[in-house]
Amino acid sequence: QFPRECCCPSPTGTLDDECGSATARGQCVSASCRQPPPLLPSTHMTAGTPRERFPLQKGYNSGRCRYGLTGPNCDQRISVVRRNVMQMSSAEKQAFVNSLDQAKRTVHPDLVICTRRYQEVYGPDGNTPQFDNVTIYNYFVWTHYYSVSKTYMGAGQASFGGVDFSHEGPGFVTWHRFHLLQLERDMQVSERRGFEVYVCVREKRVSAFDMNRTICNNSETSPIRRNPAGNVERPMVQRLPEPQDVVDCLDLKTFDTPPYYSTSSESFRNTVEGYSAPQGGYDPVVRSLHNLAHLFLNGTGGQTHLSPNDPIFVLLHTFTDAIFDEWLSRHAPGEAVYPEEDAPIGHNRQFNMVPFWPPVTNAEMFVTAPENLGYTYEDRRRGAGGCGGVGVMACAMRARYFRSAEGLEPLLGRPSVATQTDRRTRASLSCRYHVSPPAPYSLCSALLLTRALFPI
Ligand SMILES: O=C(O)c1cc2cc(O)c(O)cc2[nH]1
Repeated sequence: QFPRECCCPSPTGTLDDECGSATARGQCVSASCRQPPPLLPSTHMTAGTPRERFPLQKGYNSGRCRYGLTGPNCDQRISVVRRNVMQMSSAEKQAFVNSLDQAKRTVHPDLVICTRRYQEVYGPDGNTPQFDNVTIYNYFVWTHYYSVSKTYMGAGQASFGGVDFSHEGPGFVTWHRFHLLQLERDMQVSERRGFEVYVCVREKRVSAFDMNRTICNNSETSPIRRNPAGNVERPMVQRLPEPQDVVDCLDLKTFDTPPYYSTSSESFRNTVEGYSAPQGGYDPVVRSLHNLAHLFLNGTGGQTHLSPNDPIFVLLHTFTDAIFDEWLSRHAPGEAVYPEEDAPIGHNRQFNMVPFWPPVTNAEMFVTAPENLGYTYEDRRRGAGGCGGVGVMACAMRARYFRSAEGLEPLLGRPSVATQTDRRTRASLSCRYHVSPPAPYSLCSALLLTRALFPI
């Protein structure tokens, strides 16, 4: 993704103040805002799509404060509460659903996405940047897609698929933490400032976003699919995690263990991600916690390149982030050490996450949220205990999320008659659970509310 303006914008919206240079807040790092910056020489990571260190080439948008801070000088602390949806009124839940819907229809104010590979990004004449608008929610989808997809290494070369930049490594929790923060902030900003809304997306608001194309063409026609508990070929993913699994994973003392991958054992990260048993032992056939919830959905939400299209993703990952934050508060400082360079590229402490703007490292997100990132979870704020020490939020989740399929109606919506019939009678259940009008996003209305209720 690239800033809509080729350099960074003015925080005050005035001319001659790019990056807030008038107040010494920042400055452009590219030679000129009007000229495309030179392409980097092709190296193993910069060929094709610029990945790992990509954001540094383009500069830093200092128009926004760091997370957790606000004000003209970015020196006022924010205190945002992520609500427990189970404790919200119908009107509050509807407000959340409406906000997501708005994000699905609102053009991203600051960013555009690149529609061509790196070498072709300035178009056939070298002067026509190949960028497209994207809506706020579709940008959220796109960044996840981009982070899991292979890196194009240049014409005639095999693409590099050895690393998933947001999964199967220490960066799993930190990457998704930033991913959510970014969506929240984009939603807050757009609500305050009011941006252009795409009518064509309004008509197709719950369909899946095809990352290759613009939002207003035929690509956004496929529906979101769910078939919860319906994968009969894989009985292990026909259930959801148990509340005790959350309790167990929080007991793991070490954040991550070599080889810092999906094969790590006794690793909190690999356990909450769901490649280990909840007690920490790696077993190749096991799927637990986060992974199990994805796979349980058995549809759009179960495929890494598509999953954020299903808005339930926001809720699942908010809960995962809450577990991560609980772990940090219990184990840091001490056991909580973010891996250095021995972790895979994109997952270690030094390098920027892929593919974010502005550049941010995983280590920057490896901090307790209330003190450093300006948000907390409703139940933690109240100091409520219970649920094996996981907190009230997890209590609510265990009632509604880590439970049997029968208890999931508020989370998953009411299955269609066809789905219920098919579940009893047929082995093949795919493509059955459509999120379709007239209730866009309503299927997620009964889980954890992620949208912050405070302005930035
Ligand atoms: O197979 C898994 O363990 C698995 C599937 C899946 C889908 C998804 O969207 C994720 O974010 C993770 C994930 N893991």
